[in-house]
Amino acid sequence: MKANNFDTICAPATVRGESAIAVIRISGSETFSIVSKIIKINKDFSQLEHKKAEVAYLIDNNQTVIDKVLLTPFYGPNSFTGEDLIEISTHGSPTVVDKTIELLIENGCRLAKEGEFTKRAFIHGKMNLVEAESIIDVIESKTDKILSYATKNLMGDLNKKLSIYSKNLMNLLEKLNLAIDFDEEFVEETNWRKIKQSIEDTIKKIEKDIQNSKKMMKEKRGVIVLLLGPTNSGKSTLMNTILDEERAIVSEIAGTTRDYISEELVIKGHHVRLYDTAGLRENADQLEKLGIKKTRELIDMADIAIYLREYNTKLTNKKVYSHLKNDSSIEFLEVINKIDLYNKNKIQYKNDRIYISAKDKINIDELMNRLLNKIEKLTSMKKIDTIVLNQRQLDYLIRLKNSLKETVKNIQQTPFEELISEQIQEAIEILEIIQGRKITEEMLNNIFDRFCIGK
Ligand SMILES: Nc1nc2c(c(=O)[nH]1)N(C=O)[C@@H](CNc1ccc(C(=O)N[C@@H](CCC(=O)O)C(=O)O)cc1)CN2
Ligand SMILES: Nc1nc2c(ncn2[C@@H]2O[C@H](COP(=O)(O)OP(=O)(O)OP(=O)(O)O)[C@@H](O)[C@H]2O)c(=O)[nH]1
Ligand SMILES: [Mg+2]
Repeated sequence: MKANNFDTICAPATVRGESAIAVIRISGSETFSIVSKIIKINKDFSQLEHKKAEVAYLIDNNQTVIDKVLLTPFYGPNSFTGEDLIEISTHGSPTVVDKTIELLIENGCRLAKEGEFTKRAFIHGKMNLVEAESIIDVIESKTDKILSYATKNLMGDLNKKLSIYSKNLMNLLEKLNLAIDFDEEFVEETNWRKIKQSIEDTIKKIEKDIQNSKKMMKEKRGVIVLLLGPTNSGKSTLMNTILDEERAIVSEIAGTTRDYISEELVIKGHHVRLYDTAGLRENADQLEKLGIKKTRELIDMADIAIYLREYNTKLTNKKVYSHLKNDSSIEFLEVINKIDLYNKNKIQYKNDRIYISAKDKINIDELMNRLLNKIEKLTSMKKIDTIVLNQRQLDYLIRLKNSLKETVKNIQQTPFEELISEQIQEAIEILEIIQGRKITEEMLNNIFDRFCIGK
């Protein structure tokens, strides 16, 4: 690691805007000397107590007071980053915060990069990588459920789980290496059946982890729900009804929605991204065609499709309709709209369809219940478990599963101690990458780039 990677850094820790207070953090070896230049305090600056907040005055280069602040010193290694660190709580004024950052930089600080405080905490051994990554998940959690899983990981549960997998594999490795190192006379013959069984047990657990993780990643990103169907069927009206606000433009002109719009909402504790799309029709103009092309792209990433059409109309765009109905990766809801225009008793109801009026808000509760059932089907887990919550960890978990499956195959076909030992070693290394014990600078940067500045 180059020395300049440990410059003294500063950044606002709170969001920009008028508020009661704002917190600025400074971390690195020069923290105390830099902060002493912009602070007036009734005490000996070098004698400040660890973690004891003190009232102080922020001053500029002309000794003019900028703000009355609270200052909390942390002496390394007993700080969040493991370095000397000071937190300055100013009044929540963007002007004061900007001025303070400016002064800190003039006196030798550098503005922190994304996630740099947490990255330093990791590098200095204050937390492991899985814990560091879970901090992003805590910050970004949109629902209670995601927050509870993220917090579990922050508290170290995921790391414990991964360590158990690691330990099991290491036990096997030890046995195999004994057989390799000593003559057959001294050690028992390798019990391949037992080794295979043990790996298969681990694979089963990892497969469950992957399945659960995929569900929760859906929830984290927001379950993608599309409103699809022919032009003028009332998709934008339904979008507004669900959101309970006039978000999308509605008109009697077919082809009103050109580009899709999306909104995030929480439905009974589930994070959902709802998309209103350009209506599908054949004789669309140039601009509308672009919108329809985008609609098709959305279909590729959709979790749930609500196909909306008017009652008493023929099914158009049959291709899209049957694709949605038959694609097993998309949950499908067929909804018939504008029933307010018809006599209730004369409507011929079909079981697999939901009959609504988006405009007069008829049967919207039923639609929402059916939607909720679909969402729960996609995201529910049998029991509360510890799960991987980000794509990087999930990718490696899938690699781990594949690698172990390969090992099982080899045990069946070519059970040689050397070969199997090497493969188990490989699996252990994958776990080490997940846990950040074996990781390159570039991988680290990719991880911490996802943080915000000041975290
Ligand atoms: N004001 C403030 N609030 C915060 C944070 C922070 O950095 N500052 N945190 C930031 O994410 C979270 C809390 N996590 C923290 C974790 C460790 C330490 C810390 O200073 N640990 C030292 C000191 C221990 C001691 O002396 O008692 C250590 O572990 O050595 C601080 C906050 C959320 N709230
Ligand atoms: N009577 C009645 N009219 C409705 C209902 N829902 C929508 N409409 C009307 O149907 C017309 C089209 O509605 P939109 O919501 O713009 O339809 P859309 O599916 O978004 O249309 P495009 O964006 O062009 O694809 C408007 O005049 C709406 O007021 C309904 O439940 N009943
Ligand atoms: Mg529309």
